Amino acid sequence: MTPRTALTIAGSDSGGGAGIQADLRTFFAHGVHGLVALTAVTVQNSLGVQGFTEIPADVVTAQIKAVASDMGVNAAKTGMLATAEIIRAVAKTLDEVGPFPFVVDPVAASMTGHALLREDALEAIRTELFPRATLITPNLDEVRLLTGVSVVDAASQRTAAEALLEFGSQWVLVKGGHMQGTTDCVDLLSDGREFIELSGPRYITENTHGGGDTLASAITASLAKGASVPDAVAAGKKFIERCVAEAYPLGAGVGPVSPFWVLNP
Ligand SMILES: Nc1ncnc2c1ncn2[C@@H]1O[C@H](COP(=O)(O)OP(=O)(O)O)[C@@H](O)[C@H]1O
Ligand SMILES: Cc1ncc(COP(=O)(O)OP(=O)(O)O)c(N)n1
Repeated sequence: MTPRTALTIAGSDSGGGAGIQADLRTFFAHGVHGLVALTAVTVQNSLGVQGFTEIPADVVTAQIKAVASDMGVNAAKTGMLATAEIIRAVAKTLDEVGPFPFVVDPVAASMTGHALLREDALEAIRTELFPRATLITPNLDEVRLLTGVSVVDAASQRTAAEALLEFGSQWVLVKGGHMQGTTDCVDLLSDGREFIELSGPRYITENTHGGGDTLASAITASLAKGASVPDAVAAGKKFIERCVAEAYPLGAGVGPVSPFWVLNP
């Protein structure tokens, strides 16, 4: 039987733990066929990002059109988008090939603090992509860059969700992985009417590389299979929890979260 398809519009991680590599293995783990529009090639390993080269915007557009016109897209997500020009091209192209559920992970920097976006690009994500998004999935650093809100507790997490929804997405997931001093990891999902706290144990590990990408692609895979946003996010949270619990060291720095548990569930 032909599987459902999910498209990732994102950068390559030479270390294999984040970016399109994380997305494709997560799609595979969900039984979904992964399609790719590559936006940038990063040079990175467990110690950080040494640099990146972006793909020309017209080539990003051509990749999306090629797979959408021939294979069909059941859901899509964005990760690293690199430049405002690529972001504008993605927005325009999705208008032409959509509609389908669309998840925006507003990747601004790696966890080691290296920029993955050129300077003017975050504003383009906010104005061009958020209004088109079914769901946006910022981490706490991205929340601060986008809204100025510092999330330190449940009340400020809710304030941040409300501020982010003003930019026009249908749903927002404010991820709580970087919240300080909590024994649980609580992500807050909202459409402005419902506020749903997704709580799970915080595992003690240094190895969380690729966590945001893995969560967003797990959600996208479930949306591609027809799940509602709350069901897709709840399933994604369970999936990433197990990936963090089984994360492994690789290299001298931060190791990747692990989807290998799906081979022995
Ligand atoms: N130590 C941890 N234990 C369990 N879950 C975690 C841990 N760190 C992050 N998560 C979960 O992983 C997902 C990614 O979160 P986060 O780290 O906030 O985003 P990002 O990887 O984009 O910085 C969220 O669902 C978060 O709750
Ligand atoms: C090519 C590429 N895309 C995205 C990221 C960031 O991934 P993320 O899941 O947020 O993981 P960390 O950077 O927090 O480990 C990346 N590093 N490279």
